[in-house]
Amino acid sequence: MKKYYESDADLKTLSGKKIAVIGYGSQGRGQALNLRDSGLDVIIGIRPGKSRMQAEEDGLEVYDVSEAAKAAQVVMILLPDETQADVYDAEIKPYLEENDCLMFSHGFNIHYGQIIPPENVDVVMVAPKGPGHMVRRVYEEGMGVPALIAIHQNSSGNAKEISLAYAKGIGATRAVVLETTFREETETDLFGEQAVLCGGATSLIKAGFETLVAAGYAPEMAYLEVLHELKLIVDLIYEGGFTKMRDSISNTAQFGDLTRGPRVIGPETYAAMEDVLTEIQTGEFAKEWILENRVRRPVFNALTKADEEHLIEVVGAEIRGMMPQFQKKEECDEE
Ligand SMILES: NC(=O)C1=CN([C@@H]2O[C@H](COP(=O)(O)OP(=O)(O)OC[C@H]3O[C@@H](n4cnc5c(N)ncnc54)[C@H](OP(=O)(O)O)[C@@H]3O)[C@@H](O)[C@H]2O)C=CC1
Ligand SMILES: CC[C@](O)(C(C)=O)C(=O)O
Ligand SMILES: [Mg+2]
Ligand SMILES: [Mg+2]
Repeated sequence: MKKYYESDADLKTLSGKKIAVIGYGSQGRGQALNLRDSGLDVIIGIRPGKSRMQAEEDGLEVYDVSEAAKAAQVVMILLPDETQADVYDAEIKPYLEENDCLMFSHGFNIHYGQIIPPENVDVVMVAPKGPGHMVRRVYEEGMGVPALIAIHQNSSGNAKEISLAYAKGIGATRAVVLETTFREETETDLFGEQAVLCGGATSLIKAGFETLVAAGYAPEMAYLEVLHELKLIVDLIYEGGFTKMRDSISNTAQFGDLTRGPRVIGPETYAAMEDVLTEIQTGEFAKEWILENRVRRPVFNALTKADEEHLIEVVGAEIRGMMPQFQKKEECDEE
C-alpha cells in the first residue's frame, strides 16, 4: 500500500482555498479545529441546533450548509451517513463549481450510489482511522491519528495533493496516511465496526458478563473482569501486539488465552463473519440501513434502548461512579 508522511504533503496546496466542513459532530469538530490550528481557512456548514452552538462557542465561522458550500472550494461532508444524500441534493450539489473538491471521511454514499457527483469536480476521501474526539485529542498532544485517502474522481488533476494537504491539516501525516479505494475503505470499515470493533466487541463482552452473572457471580465482579480490564489488555495489544500483551499477563492467563480463546471464537464465528461481510459486499446491509431510516428506525431504536437498560450498563455506571479517575474524564469529555 502507498504510504505518506509529513514531507509528502504540502499545506500550501490549500492556500487560497476555503474549506467548508459540513456537520460539526464527532469528526466535524475534531477535523475543523485541527484544520484551523494548522492555519487553514475553514468554515462550518451546519443547521441550527446543538452542534451549531458548539461551533460558534469554539470561535469558528458558521453558516447554513448551502452558504458554506457556495463559499468553499473544498467541501468535506461530515454529516451522518444516512442524512448525507438528502442534504447533498438540496444544499450542496447546486453550489458545486468546476474543479471544486468534494470530500468524505467514509465511502458509504459514493460506493452505494446514494450520491452521484457531477464529473467536473474532484471526489476524494480522507478518513481518519479513529473516533473524532481522538482526532482532536491526539493532534493537541502533537501527534496524529492515521488516515486513509482515496480518489474517486480527479477532475482538477490535483485531487491527491489536495487530499494529502487536508490529511496533513488534520494531523494524519504525523502518523501515517495510506492510499486505498472507496470500495475497500467502505467494506472494511463496515466489517470492522460490525464484526469486531463495535458489534463483535459488545456482543463478546455481554456474553462473558451474562455467563458469569447466570452462574451466580456478582455483577460488579463480572463487570470489572470482562469490561473494565478489557481496555487495559487492549491498550497493551495496541502498543505492541499480542506479544506485548502476553509478556505482561501471567503464564496461566497465556495458556488459557491460547487454548480456550479459539473455542470461544470458533468455526461458527468465522462463518457468521463471512455472512456479515457478504451482506456488506452485496449492498444488502446498506439497503437495510437506508430503509430503516426511511421508516424512522424502529429496529435501531428498540435495540439501542434494550442495550441501554442492560444490567452491564447499570452496574458499569455505578462502578465508574466509585472511581475518581472517571469523574475527571467525564468533565473533560463535556468540554
Ligand atoms: N464518528 C467517527 O469517529 C467517524 C465517522 N466517520 C464518518 O464521518 C462522517 C460523520 O460522522 P460523525 O462525525 O460520527 O457524525 P455525528 O453524528 O457525530 O455528527 C453529525 C453532524 O451533522 C449534523 N447534522 C445532522 N443532520 C444534519 C442536517 N440535516 N443538516 C445539517 N447538519 C446536520 C449534526 O448536527 P446536529 O447537532 O444539529 O444534529 C452533527 O453536527 C460519517 O460519514 C461517518 O461515517 C469516519 C470515521 C470515524
Ligand atoms: C468504529 C466505528 C467507526 O467506523 C469509526 C469511529 O471508525 C464509525 O463509523 O464511527
Ligand atoms: Mg471506522
Ligand atoms: Mg465507520
